[in-house]
Amino acid sequence: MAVEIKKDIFWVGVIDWEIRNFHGYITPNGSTYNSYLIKDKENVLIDTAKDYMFNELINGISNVINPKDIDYVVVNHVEKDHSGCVDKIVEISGATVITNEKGKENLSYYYDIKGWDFTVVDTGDEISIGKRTLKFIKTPMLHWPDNMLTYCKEDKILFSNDAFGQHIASSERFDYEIGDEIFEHAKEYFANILMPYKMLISDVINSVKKLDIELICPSHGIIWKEYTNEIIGKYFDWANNKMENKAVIAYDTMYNSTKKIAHAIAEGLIDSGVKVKLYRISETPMNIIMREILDAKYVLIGSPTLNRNVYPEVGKFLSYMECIRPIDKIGVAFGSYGWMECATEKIKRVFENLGFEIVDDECLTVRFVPKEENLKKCYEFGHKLADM
Ligand SMILES: Cc1cc2nc3c(=O)[nH]c(=O)nc-3n(C[C@H](O)[C@H](O)[C@H](O)COP(=O)(O)O)c2cc1C
Repeated sequence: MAVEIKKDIFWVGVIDWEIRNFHGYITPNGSTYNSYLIKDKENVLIDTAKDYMFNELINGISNVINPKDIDYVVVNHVEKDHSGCVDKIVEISGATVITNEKGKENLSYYYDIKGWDFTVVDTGDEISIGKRTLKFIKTPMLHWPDNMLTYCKEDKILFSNDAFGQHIASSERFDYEIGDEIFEHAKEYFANILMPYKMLISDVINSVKKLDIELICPSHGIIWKEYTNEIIGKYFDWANNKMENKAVIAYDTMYNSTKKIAHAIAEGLIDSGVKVKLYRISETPMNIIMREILDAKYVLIGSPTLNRNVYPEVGKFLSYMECIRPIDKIGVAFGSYGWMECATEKIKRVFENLGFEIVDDECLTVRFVPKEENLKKCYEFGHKLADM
């Protein structure tokens, strides 16, 4: 498929309708690997796709030019969802690979790059491709050391690779065709892919704000056209930890005692005006919970004690949250136990590692099944928490 997004500039990406797990990120809506083709004196392909979608990529390119006529292939990021077809493109066309120093180094771990032509670029470098000029901005560790952005000056297009992406497979190519719902997908993507590196994002956003932008073309999901300012603003807010008066309660349970505590605290918070999102961890993709944690003030994690530890699904979630590294949250650990409570200590250790402010209370650990009086105290704790 090829879609002309501006005169002589085409989306030639592929739609992966069926992918459901993207390195642990559950993708019920699938995803796309966006590749863009600029037809000019020199034909430039920007990013490719996963290797198993090579035929679809070649079909898209062939709708515009003969793939042999690609002069440059830009590798904005070496991860295989974008570089998976670079070797075959180089083989067919002999194209010169444009990437940065880290990109070249990392490509050498994936491919035998002997004989490949490279143009290695740094931030601020420009390459003329005929009527157009491409400018490059390195964005190291967003989210790999080799990430960069490519900006087409004349057409005011930012090819942003993973930045501003969303995991959604759709027949639509532009933001306005999907509507506001697209921001939730972008938020989930930010929370799970970029949050660990968010301290680096404000500088990038400031560089992006200096560019005159008509289109932001990410490597996953739809193209930003009508909502470019909004999504840049949201990235700025997310990177700067702008929070809502919101609590995320994520728990698991064997016999529903921890569930009762979770629901009692939730009611106390709700009655005090706090927005609550409550999830049973084993029933919810971790990426959804992280999406909500991104802009939440409170994070409450509940687990029964099982063999002197947390419930396994809770352990898995804690490990995930620890590496995604949300910051500046108020953390609450709770759970039911039988004879020696251990789960909440484990949860609090993770909160400590993340620098959360921990709020503790006797009511948060209940021996076996909570009684009415226990649940009343948990409800009141929700009120107290909301006043903090
Ligand atoms: C396999 C198993 C192991 C357990 N290990 C512990 C333990 O090490 N320490 C403890 O205090 N309680 C332990 N318990 C008791 C549970 O923590 C207790 O039943 C609790 O109320 C379960 O909460 P839930 O209803 O939210 O699952 C264990 C229970 C089971 C079934």
